[in-house]
Amino acid sequence: MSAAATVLLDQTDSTNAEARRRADAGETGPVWIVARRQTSGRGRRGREWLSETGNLAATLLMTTAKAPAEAAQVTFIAALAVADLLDAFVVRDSVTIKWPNDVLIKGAKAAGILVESGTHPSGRLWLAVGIGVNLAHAPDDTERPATSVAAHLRPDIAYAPPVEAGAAVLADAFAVWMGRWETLGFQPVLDAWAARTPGLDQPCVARLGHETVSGVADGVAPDGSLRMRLADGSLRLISAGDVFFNEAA
Ligand SMILES: O=C(O)CCCC[C@@H]1SC[C@@H]2NC(=O)N[C@@H]21
Repeated sequence: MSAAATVLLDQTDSTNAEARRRADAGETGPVWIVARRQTSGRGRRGREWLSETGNLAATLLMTTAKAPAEAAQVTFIAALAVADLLDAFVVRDSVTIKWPNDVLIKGAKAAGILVESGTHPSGRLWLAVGIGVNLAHAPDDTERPATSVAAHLRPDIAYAPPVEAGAAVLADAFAVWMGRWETLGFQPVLDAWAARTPGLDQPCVARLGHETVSGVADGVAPDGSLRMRLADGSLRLISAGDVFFNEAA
């Protein structure tokens, strides 16, 4: 991927929606679209994503010749880049990833990733890699605990980074992981991701929309799907959904 430009908006509905509009209009990227404020931020599975002022809302718009299944691996790049961003500011050894792409500080969600895609006018695939990071604030009305960078700063750091600085650290980290993916392939990326993702051998529950499945995680498949061993001994591959670890149904 060539070096990405950055566009900083004071306000937009959603940086992912802005990326989609730009892709539909023929923009190829790579470009980071960063907003100080989103009025309709979206989360996974149709949920709303509230990003208060001071939090990072950013989307990388890019186009690729890869097939959709392979291109989806970019979520793992995003999770690793976000983990690096958090590592730069928060207390040591507190950042982990939860399958597939939530990034946690001391077990509470501090960042979420929403990758959307479509067909570019050129016929290639466009990707909108949307990343929300609770730099300054965390919502207090979430089903599961949420937290922020500001709540876990390293002792030698006085403030959470402003949006511009957070976006710059994120873009740099993303470029490093992207370079590894492009030159070495997905396996080393997946290995790095797995090393930061506890619970991949623990009891877990997957909420898949139409059904809830419980079992024991059994690592990840080569494409990053979660392998889940069910009570009857069968193996189920989970490629999307909400998964909660260390939990039985
Ligand atoms: O549900 C999740 O965990 C994913 C949240 C993704 C939020 C980010 S904020 C920047 C980008 N724009 C959006 O509307 N959503 C993503």
